[in-house]
Amino acid sequence: MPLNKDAQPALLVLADGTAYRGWSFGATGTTLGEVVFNTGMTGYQEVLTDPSYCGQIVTFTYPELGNTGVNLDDEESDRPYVKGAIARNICTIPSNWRSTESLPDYLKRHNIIGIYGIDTRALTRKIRGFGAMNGAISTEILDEDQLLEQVKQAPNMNGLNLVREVTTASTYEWSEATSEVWEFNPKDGKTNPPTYTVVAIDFGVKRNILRRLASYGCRVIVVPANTPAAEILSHNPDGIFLSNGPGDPSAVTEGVATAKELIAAGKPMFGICMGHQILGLSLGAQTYKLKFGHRGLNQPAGLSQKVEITSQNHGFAISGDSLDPQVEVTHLNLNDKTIAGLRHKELPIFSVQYHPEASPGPHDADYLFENFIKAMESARAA
Ligand SMILES: NC(=O)CC[C@H](N)C(=O)O
Repeated sequence: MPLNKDAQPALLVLADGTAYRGWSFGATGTTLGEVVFNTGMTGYQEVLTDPSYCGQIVTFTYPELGNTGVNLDDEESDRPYVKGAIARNICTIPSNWRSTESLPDYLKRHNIIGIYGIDTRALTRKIRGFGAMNGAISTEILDEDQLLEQVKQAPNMNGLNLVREVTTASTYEWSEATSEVWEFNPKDGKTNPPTYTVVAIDFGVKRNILRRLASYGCRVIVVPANTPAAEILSHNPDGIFLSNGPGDPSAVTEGVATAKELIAAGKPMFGICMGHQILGLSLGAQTYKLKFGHRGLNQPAGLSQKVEITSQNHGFAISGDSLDPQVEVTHLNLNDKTIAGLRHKELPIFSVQYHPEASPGPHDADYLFENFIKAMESARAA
């Protein structure tokens, strides 16, 4: 029996024809996307609102979603960007002092379809075995063959530029730092007025990245992804930040071209996830699609001796074969030895495939923001 009063029978079909039946939560209708899985035990609201998940239907392996409801502070952007949510079970009566709404009501309000009652362990094993594939959730097409026909209409993630769907329409300034109650590193900059000007190129930026930059004493100017290099440099930034974002990085040709021009300007540059891939591409590397990607909060990254436990969410990676000799690998994902961090040997440019801003996830890698500040400090002194 369904838990929520407005649940409807729902069907999930994958591109290989596998079908799973459950109940709906949130909106009803039909939705298509790439089905991926996230293994985090917390942070469903941050995942749902991370623009990097645009175009994807996310399977949550944590067995029950919605226990702490949703709240205004945990939004990583202006709305949820996932194409759908898949859960083993849901909670309809949240219990948390910060909660302002239940997860099913929130998803319904934002017109996002969820399905629960699914054997998410079997589904995850399926995706691990075959790789991430397209799928559909529907409450209106309950015939498996008919829904499979719809799945064939879903775009292929390979070669897909989704940045245009999520980037800011116009330039804005961000000044909000991590709030005092949540600040875990009290020795952060918190200089007022801010010490450094950073231009952040928005490929689908998460708010907590902007907060961490502000906490470290940066005045952040967020610009649309297609902003020309000359306009970015006209803000006279101390450093340039390249954000996370959805889709295939190799399709974001305008971003790669801009990054190339910015590299030539010699300013400190820092990239996270999509930003890391775009920096890599602009330094001559190539990217490729991983079988099922890394999405979770306990991905180990490092080279030797020191390991960081990191928050990750990506389906593409930089290929080691194609790296410019000027660039060195600073981190590997220690589960599968894929490249997780890069640094230019001569220029103040570095990037990571993971999420040092957490939200959700561990804070092991927060020092990278400090490294960016140090790079800007040295560039000013020079
Ligand atoms: N979080 C991100 O920035 C993801 C980058 C890219 N869309 C990928 O899937 O690899």
